Amino acid sequence: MPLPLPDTRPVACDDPGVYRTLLESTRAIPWRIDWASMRFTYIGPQIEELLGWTPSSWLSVNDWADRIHEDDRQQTVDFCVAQSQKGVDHEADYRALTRDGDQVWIRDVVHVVRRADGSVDSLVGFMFDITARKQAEDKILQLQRELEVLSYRDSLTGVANRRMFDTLYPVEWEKARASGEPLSLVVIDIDYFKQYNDHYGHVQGDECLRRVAQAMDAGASGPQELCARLGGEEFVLMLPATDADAARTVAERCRKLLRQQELPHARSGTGRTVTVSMGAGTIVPGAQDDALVFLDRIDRRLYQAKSAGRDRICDTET
Ligand SMILES: Nc1nc2c(ncn2[C@@H]2O[C@H](COP(=O)(O)OP(=O)(O)OP(=O)(O)O)[C@@H](O)[C@H]2O)c(=O)[nH]1
Repeated sequence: MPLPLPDTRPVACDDPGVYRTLLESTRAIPWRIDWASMRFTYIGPQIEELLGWTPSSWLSVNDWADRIHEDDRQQTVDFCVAQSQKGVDHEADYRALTRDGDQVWIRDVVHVVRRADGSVDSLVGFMFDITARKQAEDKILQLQRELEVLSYRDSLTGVANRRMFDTLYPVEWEKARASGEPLSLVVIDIDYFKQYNDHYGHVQGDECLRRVAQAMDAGASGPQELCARLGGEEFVLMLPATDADAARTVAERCRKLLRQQELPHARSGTGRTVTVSMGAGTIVPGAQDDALVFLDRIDRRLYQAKSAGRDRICDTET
């Protein structure tokens, strides 16, 4: 007959002191509120280390509410009261005020204790210090925002990139269609840039791209205007609520700003400095018009400007 094995299951502990020791040695801060009187009947002594307020200073729920950051207070109190009244367990994140004026992010996890008849007897819960987690989350959000901005910037020149143009062009197109206002595009290409690279080298070529981008960006600096690098040595200006005359003025301003830079180009076929060719056009989009067809038309005008001798703007079909 096999010998009976010893029973190693833990026995229930009937010493309340053990539970108290356990509760008061955790990093989470336990508390209890009597629902009828809205008064604290217990709060763990750890609260003093975290917030600086002694356990005996936590008398009623008003003490709790007063120690919530004012921007979080109303929402937190309203939410917790509503959930408690419904008898629903809940969690709330809020900034608690420390005694010396600092703030700590708290996650309060609340259990609603109900009597046999369903009425609320008390609330018990744990406060967790989640400051480090919140700071990490904030940092991640900030990095995400920075990344978002960077992902719409051309890393070489600092102006908007093709992705930004591709995102905003359909939006501006629809706005122009809805408002009946003219939308203008100017597509820009540096003249004899291959020869520039061949003569001055790629690093200098990159610097030239930056300087051209700066001039174009400065020339189209209105609040709604966008200068984007489409790729290679090609740029686009998107000019919402701009008619053909105003678009030509912007394009001429960009060329003037570039001329003022006097970037030497010993191998240019147009002169001794870097120049650009431009195709420009304006449209009030109708129901039948297509944004990509219009862009293509402006691109063809750019190549007309190239074949007509470069260093010029072409804004009509020839
Ligand atoms: N340095 C540099 N060069 C680039 C970059 N992207 C494209 N290019 C160069 O731009 C030149 C474009 O040459 P082409 O398309 O032949 O045009 P082009 O020499 O400007 O001649 P036209 O447009 O006809 O006046 C090529 O030599 C590419 O290598 C870049 O990011 N940096």
